[in-house]
Amino acid sequence: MTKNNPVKVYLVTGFLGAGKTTLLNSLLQQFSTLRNIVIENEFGKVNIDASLVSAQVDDVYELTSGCICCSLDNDLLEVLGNILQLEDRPDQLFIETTGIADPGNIIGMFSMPEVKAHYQLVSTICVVDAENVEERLEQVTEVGKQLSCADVIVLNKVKGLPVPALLRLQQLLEEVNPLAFITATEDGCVRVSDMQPRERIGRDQAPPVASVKTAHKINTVLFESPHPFDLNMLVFVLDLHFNMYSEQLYRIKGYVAVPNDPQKYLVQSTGKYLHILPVGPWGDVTPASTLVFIGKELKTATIERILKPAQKESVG
Ligand SMILES: Nc1nc2c(ncn2[C@@H]2O[C@H](COP(=O)(O)OP(=O)(O)OP(=O)(O)O)[C@@H](O)[C@H]2O)c(=O)[nH]1
Repeated sequence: MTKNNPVKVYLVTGFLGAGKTTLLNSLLQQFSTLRNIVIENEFGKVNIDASLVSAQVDDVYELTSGCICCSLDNDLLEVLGNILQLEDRPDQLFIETTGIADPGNIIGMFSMPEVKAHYQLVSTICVVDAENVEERLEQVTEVGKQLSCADVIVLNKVKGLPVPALLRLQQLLEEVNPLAFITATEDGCVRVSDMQPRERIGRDQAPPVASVKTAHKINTVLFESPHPFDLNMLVFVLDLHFNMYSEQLYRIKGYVAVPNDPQKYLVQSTGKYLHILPVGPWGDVTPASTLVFIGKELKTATIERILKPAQKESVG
């Protein structure tokens, strides 16, 4: 690839044994004409997964010193820097996290200007095991975070699952993350075209479920308002509350209007990093701010209270 093109990044998350490496191999086979690099993060000194990654990959970097969502700023940044020094830069980078990683920090890192200049995070894919996802969601906080942060959820190991059970699981996953595209599969066999994020916020799309509570305490709150936002204040209140309630608030995504500005601003947060970017004019649509919050036992009234200081009276 040319030195100027950003490297496309796919982040593969999911609980232990869900089928991350299996899915990765399926994707790598489909991308065999491109130059692909894999970063495998695994606990322990010996990285078993690295040896299981398909031969179709150009290089595998192994990170075994800990979970990159925790030691991230050092280890992962160093590897990302090393990749840029390669004579033949890759077209694509696949990162497989450990089964208990909280992907929010890793996703946020790709919005840092120095990283974003060279890497484009295309999609965050969360693989779940149909046999135990419900239990894991109940028992392991990180599974809820992995699902909440995903652009695509792959419900793996569905062979033999009765159709009603499959439909129920799909509905459960949709309730946990109404922003994600969900696909069911066996042996991680997915189509590359299904691994791209889809726009699911907006009036022409199916709206996210408003304040739905699953049996697993993770819920979605949909905030809609005709009023625009003061961006500085919005950054302040969201940063403050994400820091204060990091164990409860997993993800924010949506669009806001700004007074006297024809641009639509995309708001995204998956943990440590919040980013707000202009993404073009509203066009014919009347500006209206729409934000989706995913987390544990979120309350609509609390979200409204948090956002109130950042709201302006009317669209300028
Ligand atoms: N029956 C069945 N087994 C599968 C499927 N997908 C993966 N497996 C098996 O499940 C086990 C775990 O798969 P991996 O792809 O290694 O899962 P992983 O998420 O990378 O695992 P960790 O790296 O340990 O977290 C392996 O034995 C796979 O062969 C599937 O769809 N059906």
